[in-house]
Amino acid sequence: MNSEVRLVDTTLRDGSHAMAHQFTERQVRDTVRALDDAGISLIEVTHGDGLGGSTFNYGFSLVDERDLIAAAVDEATRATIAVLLLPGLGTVTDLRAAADLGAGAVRIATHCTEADVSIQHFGAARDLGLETVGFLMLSHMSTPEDLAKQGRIMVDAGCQCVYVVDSAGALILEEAADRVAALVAEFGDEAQVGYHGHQNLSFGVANSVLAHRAGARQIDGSLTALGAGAGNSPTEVLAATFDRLGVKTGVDKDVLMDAAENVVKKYLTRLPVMDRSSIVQGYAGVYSSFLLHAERAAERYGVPAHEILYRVGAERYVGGQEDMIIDIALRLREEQAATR
Ligand SMILES: C[C@H](O)CC(=O)C(=O)O
Ligand SMILES: [Mn+2]
Repeated sequence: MNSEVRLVDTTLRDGSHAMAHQFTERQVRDTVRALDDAGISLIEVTHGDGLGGSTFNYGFSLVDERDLIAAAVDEATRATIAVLLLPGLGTVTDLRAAADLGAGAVRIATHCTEADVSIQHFGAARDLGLETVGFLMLSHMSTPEDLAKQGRIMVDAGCQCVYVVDSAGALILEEAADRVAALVAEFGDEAQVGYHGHQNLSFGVANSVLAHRAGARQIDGSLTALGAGAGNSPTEVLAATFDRLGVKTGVDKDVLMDAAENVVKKYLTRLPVMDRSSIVQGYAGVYSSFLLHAERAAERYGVPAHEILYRVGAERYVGGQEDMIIDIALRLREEQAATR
């Protein structure tokens, strides 16, 4: 087992879902400064759904993400600023703009069976000299073997680290470790493997430890768990846990705990929790960022959010199908009316 791991922070990207994409420049600056002081080497800053995500379907940002990326680059003294890109939503033009603003890394995310849509973007990213990371989202929907084949497509396209992304917080212990191990076996020394967890069933940190033991070299977290659904593995807990296990992270856990308490907790509008809706997301395998969409539809059409999410899981919806959550809410309302 490797005695080191790189902790990557996504408070200012996955946390954007929990903040309904309303981050201010001040909040971004304060958070980047704190993470940078703690020694986090890669900080992700983008709309929750990546470059170009500020739309009617996904939710409009309060501040243009390019201004937030520029502010983050300006504030960081040691850390590299990463952006997220979902091919089809974000474009190569958006990527060039982010690189011009000083972003040094891109994390390119696809559904776990669709890595081929990322090939062009990895090529462009390498041409721009960016560090490259691939995200295989909703990894629970694929077997370890199939996931490894998809990861291979990303690596051959120029990806330097492929993540098992547990977008639904659905993976439990060896389900996460087996997926990481399959990617590690496929890549050997050609590329690293990473793990991105969500807390819907509370396994984010435990899965991260097992992912590291299975060979993952990069692990994601968010301060105070700020992220979609019940949030991400808390960065400050990951730092303390790996420290206790004798695994070097190069970060200062106490500075991170201070950042969680005195920076993020001071501005967050919603502390992610394992409530009925987010537990259903983990149980039924639902994309974590659907939570606020389901809650809004529930409010508007008078049906329970967790019932919507159970249906979304049964229909196996994937990222990009946010508008179809409304169809489900309407159907549930009709069914309710028919039984009255
Ligand atoms: C766009 C998604 O929020 C990416 C991610 O963090 C996940 O799938 O989980
Ligand atoms: Mn996520």
